[in-house]
Amino acid sequence: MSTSNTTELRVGVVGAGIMGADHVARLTGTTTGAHVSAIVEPDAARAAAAARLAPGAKLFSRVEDALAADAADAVVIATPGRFHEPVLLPVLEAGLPILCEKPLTQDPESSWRIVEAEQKAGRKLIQVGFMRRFDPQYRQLRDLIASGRAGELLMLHGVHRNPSVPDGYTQPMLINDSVVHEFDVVPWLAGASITSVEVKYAKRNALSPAHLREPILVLMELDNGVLVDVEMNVSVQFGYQVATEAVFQRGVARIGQPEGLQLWQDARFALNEHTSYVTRFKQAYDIEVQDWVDAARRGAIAGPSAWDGFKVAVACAAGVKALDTAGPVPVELPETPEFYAV
Ligand SMILES: NC(=O)C1=CN([C@@H]2O[C@H](COP(=O)(O)OP(=O)(O)OC[C@H]3O[C@@H](n4cnc5c(N)ncnc54)[C@H](O)[C@@H]3O)[C@@H](O)[C@H]2O)C=CC1
Ligand SMILES: O=C1[C@@H](O)[C@H](O)[C@@H](O)[C@H](O)[C@H]1O
Repeated sequence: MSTSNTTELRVGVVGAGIMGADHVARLTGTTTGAHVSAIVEPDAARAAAAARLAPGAKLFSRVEDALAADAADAVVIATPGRFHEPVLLPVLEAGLPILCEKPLTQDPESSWRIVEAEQKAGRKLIQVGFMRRFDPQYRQLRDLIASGRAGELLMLHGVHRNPSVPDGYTQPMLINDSVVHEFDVVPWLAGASITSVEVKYAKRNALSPAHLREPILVLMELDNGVLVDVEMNVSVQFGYQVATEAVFQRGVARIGQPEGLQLWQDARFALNEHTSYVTRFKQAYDIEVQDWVDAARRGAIAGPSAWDGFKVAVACAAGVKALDTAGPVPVELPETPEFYAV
């Protein structure tokens, strides 16, 4: 890495689709202490569009070529999940800090290979893009839970609603692509581990793509006795909603409620609703990327680690099994390696 505290971090962004292009714009326009020096994107039109957002960035179609050209000090990975492992491995080998969009990888076996490779590299280089941990409302709720001000946490009720999903979104993706966020943020909020996952099917939404059976209700048991339910619903049409209600001994707290402009007009009262994660979690992504840049410049990470990513991959495997199983599926984790214990 050729950066010091006074020089900017040169960031290579791998994958310039929805999230990659959004991160390129953020790193160029919002983040301080960093700039986009390289864009790795095999699709020429997407590469050119991203390059217009980051003048001066060099274009590559393979991550190996960007590494060989020493075009970056740190890397953001925003390829589809199935390409995370083949991109992570050479970047780890080059010893560069990484912000890897969720999931770390798509199954526990490949996530385990990544944690092994990171331990071989000798220091924590990977931060996984579970951005909810950076959302101010989630942080407030976590502080409230930890403070005990409303008494002990008893239950969490979550909703995770998408207006629709793209072609190619499959039944296991309800878990691997969407509930994956809850598998990270719930243990982080509650200070506890998931011990089992169960899936219940609601009445099917006739507006869902023909191959999907949803909405589903995902039930999680935590090792501190807290029970969690999440409505995962990807065909709601009207907007994007991610909300949680926390039930305590002496109170109830809610995050993720509609906010912003209130409008009374034509005998109606209205509040705008989000239609995409890009706006709902904009502030979270901004903070996530800034914290990652700041940490990378000091040789550290500032958020969910590769081990967190591995734990989520184990929960996802249980969740996918639960899609076809009656009753709870256990989530069994190996002991945390010393390397990740602190
Ligand atoms: N944190 C969050 O809220 C969200 C995270 N994501 C995650 O972000 C990642 C990207 O998702 P999207 O932007 O929706 O995907 P996308 O399909 O819009 O873009 C992915 C891009 O990666 C490129 N690509 C594929 N293989 C590549 C390789 N080997 N090297 C370089 N580029 C490659 C593709 O050509 C494409 O342009 C995924 O891991 C996804 O799960 C997606 C949506 C929201
Ligand atoms: O990560 C995300 C998408 O990939 C996923 O498809 C959505 O369900 C999530 O809400 C979003 O945050």
